[in-house]
Amino acid sequence: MGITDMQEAFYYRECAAAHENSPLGLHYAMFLPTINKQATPEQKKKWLPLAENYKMIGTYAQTELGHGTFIRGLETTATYDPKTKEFILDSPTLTSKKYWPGCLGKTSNHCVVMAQLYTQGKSHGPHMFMVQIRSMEDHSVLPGIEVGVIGNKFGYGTNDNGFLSFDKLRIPRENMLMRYSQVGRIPRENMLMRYSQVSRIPRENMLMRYSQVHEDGTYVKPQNAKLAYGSMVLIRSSIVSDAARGLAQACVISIRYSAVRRQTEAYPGGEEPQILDYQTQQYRLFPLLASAYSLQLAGKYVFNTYLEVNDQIEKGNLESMPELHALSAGLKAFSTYEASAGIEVCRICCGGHGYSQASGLPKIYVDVVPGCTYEGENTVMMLQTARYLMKCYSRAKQGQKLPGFVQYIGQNLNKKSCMSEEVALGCLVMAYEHRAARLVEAAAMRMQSLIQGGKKQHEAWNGSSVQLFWAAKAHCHLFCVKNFVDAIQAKSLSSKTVTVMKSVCQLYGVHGILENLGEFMQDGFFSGEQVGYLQRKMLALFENIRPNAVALVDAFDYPDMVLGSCLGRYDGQVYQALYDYAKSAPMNQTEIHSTYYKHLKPLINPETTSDAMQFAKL
Ligand SMILES: CC/C=C\C/C=C\C/C=C\C/C=C\C/C=C\CCCC(=O)SCCNC(=O)CCNC(=O)[C@H](O)C(C)(C)COP(=O)(O)OP(=O)(O)OC[C@H]1O[C@@H](n2cnc3c(N)ncnc32)[C@H](O)[C@@H]1OP(=O)(O)O
Ligand SMILES: Cc1cc2nc3c(=O)[nH]c(=O)nc-3n(C[C@H](O)[C@H](O)[C@H](O)COP(=O)(O)OP(=O)(O)OC[C@H]3O[C@@H](n4cnc5c(N)ncnc54)[C@H](O)[C@@H]3O)c2cc1C
Repeated sequence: MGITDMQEAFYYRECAAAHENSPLGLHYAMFLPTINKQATPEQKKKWLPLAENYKMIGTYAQTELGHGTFIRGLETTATYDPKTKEFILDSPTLTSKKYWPGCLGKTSNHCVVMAQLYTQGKSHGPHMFMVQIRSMEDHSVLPGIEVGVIGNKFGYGTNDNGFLSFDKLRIPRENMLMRYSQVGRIPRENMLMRYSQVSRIPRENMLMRYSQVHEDGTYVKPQNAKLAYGSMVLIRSSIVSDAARGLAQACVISIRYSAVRRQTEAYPGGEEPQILDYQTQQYRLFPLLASAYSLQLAGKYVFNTYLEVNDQIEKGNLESMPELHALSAGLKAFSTYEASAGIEVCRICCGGHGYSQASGLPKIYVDVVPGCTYEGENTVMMLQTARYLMKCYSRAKQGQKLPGFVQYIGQNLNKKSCMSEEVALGCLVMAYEHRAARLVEAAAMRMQSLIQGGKKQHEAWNGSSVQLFWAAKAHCHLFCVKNFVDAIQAKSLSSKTVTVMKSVCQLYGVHGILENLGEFMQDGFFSGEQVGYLQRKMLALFENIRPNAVALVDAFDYPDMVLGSCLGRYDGQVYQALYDYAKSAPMNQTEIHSTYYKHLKPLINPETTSDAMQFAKL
């Protein structure tokens, strides 16, 4: 393609083969970024040109049969042999076989492998290693390696997710990705090169980060063990926009179709209205349209935050790592939950045609929904965010100032909503802040009471994890609402655009409250009268958005080729497209299907069935 910018290349591929999940997807999304972020300058100089020119095609092999979430529980081992200055990779158990990595079964000839590092008889936890698995001559599997595909999945049919195991495979010491931690002496030129790369960090950081080691395999600790998790943070930060894209495309298809589809006479003898005029259709689709806009803004924010924080990390300043981890983990979970559920509602809103592959919706769904699992199972990710929120809560209670977006934590909860008939954006934000602050405090109180009752820390954690999940979800929801409101209020949009987008933003906030009313009303923050304001405002917003609904989805500007949908075509020629799709079905290429002769004819006309068929019946 010749496109150098990673994101532009991603969008090009999305246009060229939307939701096809390329067999090179992991090469681009994780193999290249891992070399970029986890390899030393020396290693990058050696591997990047090869990988960027497809002379190395790779994937990210971390998950095993027995472990995906708990990285520290991975069983693949990499044991350093100081005599030969090699690592010995081994899959000691059945459950240690790598299982799930995309593009692994048949496509990749290399992979970055996450394995437990052992040196001088001691384990140092999970580290990344570059491993060649197939010959560059004939793609045959190399000795000491077993690799293959894992078989049919729920979707992702074009991706050869695979399994991989090692039988005491030896790789050179230089194949451990050593940007942040090392085994064996660091060549002087690396030190200088790294110094020039991080020349702005104080000398003591250099020593702490790059202290000398002996060739006997003494291990150099990284500044933070979680630096090795960096590639996952990158993808989590990218998945938010990916989920938003899927939901937006589903909204385009279902709302355009709802403007074309007419069904049921509105009154006896009357004409059949567009189904988009049914209030129940608006109730299901318009909040999803609002959510698509909200998640797109959230995706931009979190990816830009990733770029900023990663820039700091590469200069040795790890201060914002915890906040980035909490934000990316929580928003990855929140966005994929919201988008997956929303795409399914869009499909159902299209009736029978929504169930056809011709709608394009099943393909979008099976492309987005695994995002609830991969790159960190959503519940686990939400609990990681909750872990950060608990720390923020205790700091707030000690009177410490909290960073940026978590300043709402620890606020005075003894207040009521300012909500009026107008439903001001500021009152919406206040409601979400109050709900999140209250749920964070409730989870913290729950943990405290369990510990005071004699439970150990891990027992109190598990005994509070439902409330911790609620708190994290409320935190992410607040982020999306506030980020949307800030964008509306900051944007220098034309007055007409602001009016329309303000209604969309208001609907996102109002609908979110009404769909989670218990959490907003549990402490009497809202009165019954104020809930009435919200219900009436929601119905009024449906009417307000209806005239611009098609324009709002057109604004996403997805070409028909990307949508791949007979229902969501820009020209609205749905029925002709469906009929053409049916006619082109492979089974329609012959008038009588070959199975008639073998299975139906003997039933229908046994007397005329040929002797062979009679014989077959015996
Ligand atoms: C430029 C972009 C170009 C292209 C990309 C474009 C689009 C991408 C869009 C879509 C995706 C497309 C293709 C990809 C398709 C599929 C990819 C799927 C690949 C995979 O699935 S790879 C495998 C993913 N696996 C996981 O994510 C495993 C999840 N588990 C974990 O992360 C960890 O086990 C854990 C965090 C759950 C627990 O880790 P731990 O046990 O080591 O830590 P603790 O719980 O004890 O916490 C200790 C401490 O550490 C902090 N912490 C944890 N993780 C991080 C982190 N990543 N960064 C910073 N800090 C971290 C934690 O907060 C704790 O801190 P505390 O202070 O002690 O509280
Ligand atoms: C389409 C697809 C592509 C993938 N691509 C790759 C890839 O390229 N490379 C790769 O390495 N991996 C890949 N994976 C694997 C993926 O990263 C893992 O499946 C994911 O990390 C979840 O881990 P798991 O499967 O072990 O689930 P588990 O962790 O076993 O989750 C099962 C259940 O246990 C719960 N649970 C687990 N731990 C906890 C906890 N501490 N607290 C509360 N509940 C918990 C979870 O919430 C979940 O409900 C892919 C997976 C899929 C589906």
